[in-house]
Amino acid sequence: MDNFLFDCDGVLWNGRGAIPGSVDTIAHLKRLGKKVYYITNNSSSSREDYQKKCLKYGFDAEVVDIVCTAYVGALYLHNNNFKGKVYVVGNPAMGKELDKFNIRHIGIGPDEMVNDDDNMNNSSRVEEWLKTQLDPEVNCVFVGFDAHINYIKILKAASYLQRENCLFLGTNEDGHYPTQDSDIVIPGTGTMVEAVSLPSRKKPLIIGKPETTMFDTLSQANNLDPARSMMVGDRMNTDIYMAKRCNLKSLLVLTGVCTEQDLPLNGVQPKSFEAGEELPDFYADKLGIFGEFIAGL
Ligand SMILES: O=C(O)COP(=O)(O)O
Ligand SMILES: [Mg+2]
Repeated sequence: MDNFLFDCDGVLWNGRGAIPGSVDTIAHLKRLGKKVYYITNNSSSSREDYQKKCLKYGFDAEVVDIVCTAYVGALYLHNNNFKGKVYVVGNPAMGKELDKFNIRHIGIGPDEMVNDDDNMNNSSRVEEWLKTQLDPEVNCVFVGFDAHINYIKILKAASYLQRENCLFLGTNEDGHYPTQDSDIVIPGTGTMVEAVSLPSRKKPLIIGKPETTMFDTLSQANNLDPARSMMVGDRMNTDIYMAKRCNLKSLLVLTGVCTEQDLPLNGVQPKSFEAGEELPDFYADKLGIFGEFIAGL
């Protein structure tokens, strides 16, 4: 293998910092002259912010080695000569990437109903909702991770999507973030995308894994040979599924979303298969143990 593409959340880091063994593994691969790339569905940071995060955790990374959905989504619109205005259900990183391509956008940040209080009955609420002001120029809805997601944002996004030729982009459909040693579930961006898709009755173009766009972006920029490239991920229905679609070798690590119970080992059927899961070529408990093993591939 010449090229190693690393997923980030659940492989290199989690909510508590770098995952033990991951920094050593990347350093080991680099010492051996291997190419290392970072490919994340997480839309809450720009490429530059991810580079800062990598360096802070001890991963040697250049901006050009990183693809993230906020960047690739903006790149997609730029490459398709998008003209118009984007309604973003997302976060400031998506705005930063759109700004780089001079693509106009609205919607980032909190948004509340103008007149809303809990003793309004539903018919008076509907009257208020029907007064919602929409921007006449919007012809694209771009949905990513949005901690301010609420009813009015979903209403506006679904309304814009009724317009003829209004584009619907979603960064990714991951359902939840990896929180292995916690009883808290952190809803993933799939939550926001589905919340808009359902009332709008439209299906989004997904930028992130398992779609091949992010690999294609890296591959074109770095002339990657899929036969000599390996994807390392923690989610079978995104990381591993994309690897299969791109004819990459794949390694699943069990430090994120997937655990051993998700694998059909010793003839035992997995506990819960999420839609679109693909089995990896290899799996490992975590990166650190297999630093030597991976380098030998
Ligand atoms: O943002 C997510 O849900 C997952 O991000 P990842 O692709 O780095 O694992
Ligand atoms: Mg992950």
